[in-house]
Amino acid sequence: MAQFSRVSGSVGLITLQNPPVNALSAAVRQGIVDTVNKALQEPEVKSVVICGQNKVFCGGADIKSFRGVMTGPPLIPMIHAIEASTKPVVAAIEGIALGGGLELALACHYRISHTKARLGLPEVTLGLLPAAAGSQRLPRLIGITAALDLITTGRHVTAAEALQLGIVDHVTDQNTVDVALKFASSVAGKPLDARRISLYPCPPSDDTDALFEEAMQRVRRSARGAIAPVACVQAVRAAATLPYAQGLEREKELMATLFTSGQARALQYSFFAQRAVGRWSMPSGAQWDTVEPLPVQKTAVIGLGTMGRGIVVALTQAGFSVVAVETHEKQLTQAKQAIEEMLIRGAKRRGVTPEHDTITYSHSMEPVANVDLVIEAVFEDMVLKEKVFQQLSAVCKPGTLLCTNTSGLDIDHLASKTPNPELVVGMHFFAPAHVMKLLEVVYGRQSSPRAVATAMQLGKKMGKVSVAVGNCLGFVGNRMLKPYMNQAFFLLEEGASPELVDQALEEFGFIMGPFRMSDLSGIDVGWRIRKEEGLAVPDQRTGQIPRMQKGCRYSPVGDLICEQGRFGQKTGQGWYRYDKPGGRVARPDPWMQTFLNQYRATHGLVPRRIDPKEVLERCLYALINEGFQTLEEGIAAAPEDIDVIYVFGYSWPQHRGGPMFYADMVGLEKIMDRLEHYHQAHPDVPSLQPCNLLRKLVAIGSPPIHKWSQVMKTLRSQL
Ligand SMILES: CCC[C@H](O)CC(=O)SCCNC(=O)CCNC(=O)[C@H](O)C(C)(C)COP(=O)([O-])OP(=O)([O-])OC[C@H]1O[C@@H](n2cnc3c(N)ncnc32)[C@H](O)[C@@H]1OP(=O)([O-])[O-]
Repeated sequence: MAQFSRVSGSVGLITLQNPPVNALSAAVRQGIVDTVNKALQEPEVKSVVICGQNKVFCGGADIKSFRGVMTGPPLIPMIHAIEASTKPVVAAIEGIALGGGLELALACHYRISHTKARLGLPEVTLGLLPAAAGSQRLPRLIGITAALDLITTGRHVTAAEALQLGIVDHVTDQNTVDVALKFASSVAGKPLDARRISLYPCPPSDDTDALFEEAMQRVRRSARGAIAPVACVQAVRAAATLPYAQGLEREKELMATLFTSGQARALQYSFFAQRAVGRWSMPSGAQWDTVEPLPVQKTAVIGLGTMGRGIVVALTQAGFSVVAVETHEKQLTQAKQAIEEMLIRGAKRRGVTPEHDTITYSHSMEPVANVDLVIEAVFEDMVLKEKVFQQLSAVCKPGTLLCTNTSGLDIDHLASKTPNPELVVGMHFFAPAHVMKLLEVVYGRQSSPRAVATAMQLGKKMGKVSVAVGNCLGFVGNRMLKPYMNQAFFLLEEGASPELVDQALEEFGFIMGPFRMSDLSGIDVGWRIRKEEGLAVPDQRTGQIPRMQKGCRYSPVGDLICEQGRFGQKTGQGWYRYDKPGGRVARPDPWMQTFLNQYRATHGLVPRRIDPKEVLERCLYALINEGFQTLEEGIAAAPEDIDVIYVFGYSWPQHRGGPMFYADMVGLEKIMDRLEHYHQAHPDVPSLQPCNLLRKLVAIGSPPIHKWSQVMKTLRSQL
């Protein structure tokens, strides 16, 4: 809806009303059409201001409505009518002007913004382009290079940057609507042609072809197969090379292709999934809207290795005071320096002053006594963590929340070592912890809902996408990674090379395939865990690590290359070779080919040609199957939880939604058939056997992803 009122006799004020972000729903568009007509028809009205209710200008088109049939007046004619208005129209921008919201503002003759407002054309992040003439107007207003940057990245700009770029005419820290009303009065009756952006020529550039060629290459490099950024470049190119009306036609054509693409569906699903994970629930029925988080101001981080340092930075940047504890003096000094540097770099990037004063460094636990929440981030070793938890239990004030940063250790076990297991939760950060957006909040059997609510809120304040998950080996993310990695190892045994496997998965859209990723994170990490689990241990009789363990196929290739001291990038050799230890550029290593040939010969394995399709199916479907298993067990509460974890923690391409969304797109029946096919060929790999939930979903006709929760409820109630 939109409300019309007349202010000071001669200014028509149109207020968009659709909380929370005044999205341009059919009713809002109708409201704008009606109120603009009214303003034009009323002779007393000499100029117009458009603003949004509750100090929010407009969040753009109503994304929810994209799923259904479009009703109401279309956006483009509405926007053109505003620009064509004979009375000046001023946009009073508070809060946000995003997507269609900014396009609406660009149709106005003047734009006045509050200092705290953010503006942008983020359509690309939803698999779309600014198709209400934004791709044609913005380059005309601010030039091709700046428009390309904004439209292809979708980044939001501050009011100050918007002013500098020329997107807004004036910035104020006063009441924006009042300033706009006054301004609108002052421009009543002035000629408007020079204010109509669609009439502007696109500012020329020295070499348009080269500029677009370079932009296209840059976009293709970072898009990982996403089509919207490419279409955005094409649309801006149309603005630069065609008359406005033809450019608009091109924008429409490109949008039509994007709008119906699976990628747009996936990205819009991902947008809502990110918000859905905030509405967490626990098997007990406790959930986000019924539980009050504990108040947290003072925090502590124990252990200042790579993870601990990142966590200190993230907490400090979020405004918490932090006691940073490291028992080794030398490590403490190094950590202090590294943290200060990270804070300075971060502050520079964000254009603020670094916050060092809120950190207290200590080599003893004493200053932890009065904090509200502790995050233990010592080495991934249960005995060590137990010791730290016992110390914390002795030193912390009653009611302190104890969190452990672990990528998979048993939260219940650790909680059992404290007198208050209800105050223990897992917090699985991803490295680097101050950069990566994902946080798995892991509740144990006894974790209280308040403890979970507090950890989830803390994550939110740290700018993380936090997902609450149940406790099991590897939680959700790493647990699903295991069958994926196993398939990658098995494929090597059967004839693939690390390059072949990586390439197939990188072409799918992962930033790195499993072997390049393993070289980066250190192959020895998994090796140590497997040794602790008793897997990477030679049989006393044969001297070889068995290829069958606990009745399942096991591949020791990763263990064997670690035995050669090849730990990945840090040693300069791993699945690939690097020019030096710490080198970044992975090159195929002939040594690996020889090693794999010998390995296969030793075990009587006849190599065969493996095609990328098999790589994708085996790695991804095994991972998806494990995802269904976590849903079945209630470790993940909903498919959105898994998808958000994979997109934000494991570089699953966002334009493919996430593993569970992808399964829905591929078709559950196909996934099940292919898993059965591979399981028949590899009966010693149980993770290829379709799990119950997947079978059940297929049996009832493969309902779409938003209906799975209902099936899961029924399935759980039958158990
Ligand atoms: C021809 C068309 C061309 C046009 O160019 C296309 C577009 O404009 S494409 C659009 C281009 N625009 C964009 O891409 C902007 C997308 N939006 C955002 O980036 C953030 O929501 C925003 C920054 C606005 C607020 O962040 P925040 O303060 O952290 O708050 P929050 O994020 O939690 O959101 C609160 C609630 O509002 C909901 N909702 C929000 N926006 C929309 C929407 N447009 N629609 C519907 N709903 C929307 C959101 O789902 C959530 O609902 P719930 O049920 O409570 O979970």
